[in-house]
Amino acid sequence: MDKPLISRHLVDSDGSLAEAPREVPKVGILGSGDFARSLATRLVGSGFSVVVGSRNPKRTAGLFPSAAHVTLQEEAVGSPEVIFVAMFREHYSTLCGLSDQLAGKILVDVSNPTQQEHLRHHESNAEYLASLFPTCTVVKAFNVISAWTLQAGPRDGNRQVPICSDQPEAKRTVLELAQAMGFTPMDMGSLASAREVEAMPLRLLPGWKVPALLALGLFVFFYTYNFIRDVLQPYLQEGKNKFYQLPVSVVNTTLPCVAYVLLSLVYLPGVVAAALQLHRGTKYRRFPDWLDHWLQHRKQMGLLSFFCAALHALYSFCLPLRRSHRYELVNQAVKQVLTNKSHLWIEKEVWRMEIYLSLGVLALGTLSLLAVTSLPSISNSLNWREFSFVQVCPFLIDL
Ligand SMILES: NC(=O)C1=CN([C@@H]2O[C@H](COP(=O)(O)OP(=O)(O)OC[C@H]3O[C@@H](n4cnc5c(N)ncnc54)[C@H](OP(=O)(O)O)[C@@H]3O)[C@@H](O)[C@H]2O)C=CC1
Ligand SMILES: [Cu+2]
Repeated sequence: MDKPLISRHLVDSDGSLAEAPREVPKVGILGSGDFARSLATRLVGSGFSVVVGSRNPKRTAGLFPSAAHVTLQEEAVGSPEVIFVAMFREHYSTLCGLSDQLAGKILVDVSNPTQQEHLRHHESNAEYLASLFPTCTVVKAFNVISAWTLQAGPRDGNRQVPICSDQPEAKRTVLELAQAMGFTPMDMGSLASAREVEAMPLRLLPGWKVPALLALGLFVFFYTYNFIRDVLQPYLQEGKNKFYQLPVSVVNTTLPCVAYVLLSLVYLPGVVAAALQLHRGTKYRRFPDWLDHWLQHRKQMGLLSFFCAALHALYSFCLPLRRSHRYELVNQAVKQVLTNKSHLWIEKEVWRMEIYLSLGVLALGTLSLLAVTSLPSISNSLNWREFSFVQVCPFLIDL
């Protein structure tokens, strides 16, 4: 996305292009890290002119879209009215030399404290920045958006951006900026709310209530069904006592049912959304609230589905540990001796178990690798890198 998608041209009534009366708004970014790069890409793509201030512009320029101007910090802060501070809190004080050039400008604080930092500092990062630059207006925004989401573009599930500032005019400017970038700004009031806004990405379990209740409801439903089918019916019809199956067998039959239904509920809203867009003939209209909520809960449902599938795998590996299983084995062995036929070696079952085990070990290995590599990014952003592997794992495990 090197070139602006929305150029600042207007279409005249006769269809010809006319120059916009306003010039392209200029936005500054201090810092050249992951966040700064993604932000620059997004801003350029949304039609803004971007100037990036780096301590070492020669080294970092190649990492930015060609339309962005990468230069020294002191040169970058000259012309733009809005400047994003894409740096960590501990480096804010290194900007104090720029105080004079920054006077009167809007500084956007995007920083995300870690849990420890959040507990250690009583004032928010944004308020700290404001105390360092009393002549600037500080606005807290975009901290809940990961670099990845910025680059890939907002999705329906995670486009909300909480924004707060003590200066309504500056806040409105940033609200409009967020909107122009395709996000849904959320006014959180004065800068005193910044601490609350900074705590948002630290809440690891937002929006889990509905998916958890749904999973529980599905579990109860399928458990009851399997109980009636596998335990109650044989008891009533043939007088067989299979109540010992309640804690393990019935649970193990129930888990994959829940996993599959949840998994289908992860994919279904995408299909519904696509159908709706086709029906409307545009993708630039808001989805109805129910669909938006559903789309927002996909990650949680995917993780719960994965959890059920993993539990199912674990239960399945433990099945041979049961006393009832040993009894059946001995029973079969005795029968085999008595009839002198080999019943126990069932080629299909043997192969099935071998493949089960090898896939299980593979899935576990891959998972631990992914967990180790994604943990650092999880801790720094609310919208974790999309866990699409989570949606594939139940398939792997239940093959
Ligand atoms: N990465 C993400 O997904 C998200 C990040 N954020 C926030 O954005 C901010 C930047 O994060 P991110 O881009 O990931 O971090 P990086 O470490 O990738 O980038 C930090 C940048 O700060 C600049 N910097 C300026 N002064 C110093 C200094 N004295 N020492 C070190 N670096 C300095 C550097 O640019 P240069 O060398 O060019 O001066 C560096 O590239 C953080 O506050 C973070 O919490 C918020 C949401 C998500
Ligand atoms: Cu299974």
